[in-house]
Amino acid sequence: MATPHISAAPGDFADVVLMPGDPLRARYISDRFLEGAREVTSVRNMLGFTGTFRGRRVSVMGHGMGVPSISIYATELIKTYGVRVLIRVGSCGALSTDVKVREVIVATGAGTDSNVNRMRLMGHDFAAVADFTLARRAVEAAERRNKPVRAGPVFTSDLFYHPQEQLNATLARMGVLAVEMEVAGLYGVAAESGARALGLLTVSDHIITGEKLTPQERQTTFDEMIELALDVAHAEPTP
Ligand SMILES: O=P(O)(O)O[C@H]1O[C@H](CO)[C@@H](O)[C@H]1O
Ligand SMILES: O=c1cc[nH]c(=O)[nH]1
Repeated sequence: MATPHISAAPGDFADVVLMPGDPLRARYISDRFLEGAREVTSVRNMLGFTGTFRGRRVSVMGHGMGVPSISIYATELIKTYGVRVLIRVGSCGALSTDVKVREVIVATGAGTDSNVNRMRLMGHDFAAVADFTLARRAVEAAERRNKPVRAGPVFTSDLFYHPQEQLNATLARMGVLAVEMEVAGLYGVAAESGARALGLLTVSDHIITGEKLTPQERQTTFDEMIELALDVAHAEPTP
């Protein structure tokens, strides 16, 4: 029952999957945070693993870069492997001077220049929002850890190198916290498939100030976001 892009066997994936863009990050998360994990797919080197976290079965799989890539993997995970909860764990660029590098953002909603959600909704705008229970759980878990997160809207762009020079300033003025490349697509796939999704993002760089995390800071902050995502996964009732 493999799909064109995933070679796992039936039952290989847990009902909850953490998804970083980079498949090597998926391996890192599996090695560092999961117990008894094994690789379940490696088509195109888009690695996926399943193990347990504090006794709860959890999977982690890379999703690549951009809306088309995450849309393929999320759709196949949901429709073929019965995945019910997808948590993107990615990086983003901050748009406002209020938002600092190292912060973790709970993406409560995502605007986009991608057309995919309009394709799903007869040309109309779709409210690409996080699953409320997952988002609230993430905020509460962060508060319990005494590492508060920022919750709010992000912008999902098809272009990393964007030609519209006014776009970032306009987004910032409208309260959009950061730019990245997948969340709006993930929320659209989840909505059309009856699954639930959440985007957690570490601010890796600042679009306005040019500040960037050092590799060491990137690792530390990334680990904090993963621990948060695993708290959210762990609290999900098992099917
Ligand atoms: O770090 P990840 O999760 O890949 O996320 C961000 O990094 C990539 C661009 O460098 C895009 O995928 C963007 O969304
Ligand atoms: O998509 C992304 C990710 C990180 N930083 C950016 O500027 N864009």
